[in-house]
Amino acid sequence: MTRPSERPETLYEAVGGSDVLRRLSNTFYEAVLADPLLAPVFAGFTPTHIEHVAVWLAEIFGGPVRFTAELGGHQALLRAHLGLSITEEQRLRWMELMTAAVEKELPDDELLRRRVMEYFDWGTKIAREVSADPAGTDLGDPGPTPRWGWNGLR
Ligand code: HEM
Repeated sequence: MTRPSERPETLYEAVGGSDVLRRLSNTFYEAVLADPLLAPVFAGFTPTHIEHVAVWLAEIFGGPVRFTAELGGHQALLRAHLGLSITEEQRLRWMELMTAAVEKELPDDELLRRRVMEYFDWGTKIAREVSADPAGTDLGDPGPTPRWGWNGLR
């Protein structure tokens, strides 16, 4: 399947670019920090987190490759989750809060929202898997930052 007609080539363009991803990240973490199940996981939260997640999402969705160029790339992203021992209950709450943030901040395009949520489902499963290993675990070379498009993982 190719890109659906009358839509931009990348999900990055379709969501409306970096400003929209920053708003998405901001809305999401406001909810996370107010959530009794997730707030303790994010005890070490700093405001830069919001920007870093927006930069990661921009790259994943086919926008600027700044996370790789400036923030340590795929390996740094995985390493950030080591030792967190994320439970399935926490992962599902994360998804629930992200669904609400997507509904608030992203364009009203059902296919776009579905593709974005499919990425989050995939990504949170990996985050959970990695989080079972202790901090400092050598992850080897995870390869380049993945890309997620209209057909899922590219
Ligand atoms: C697709 C899913 C996910 C993405 C894209 C993502 C993205 C990120 C990024 C970019 C960072 C680094 C932030 C920075 O440099 O400040 C990070 C750190 C972190 N993530 Fe995630 N994450 C995901 C899933 C999860 C889940 C499911 C949880 C827990 C329920 C989680 C908990 C954390 C925590 C606690 C940190 C901070 C670790 C530290 O203290 O440095 N993440 N995440």
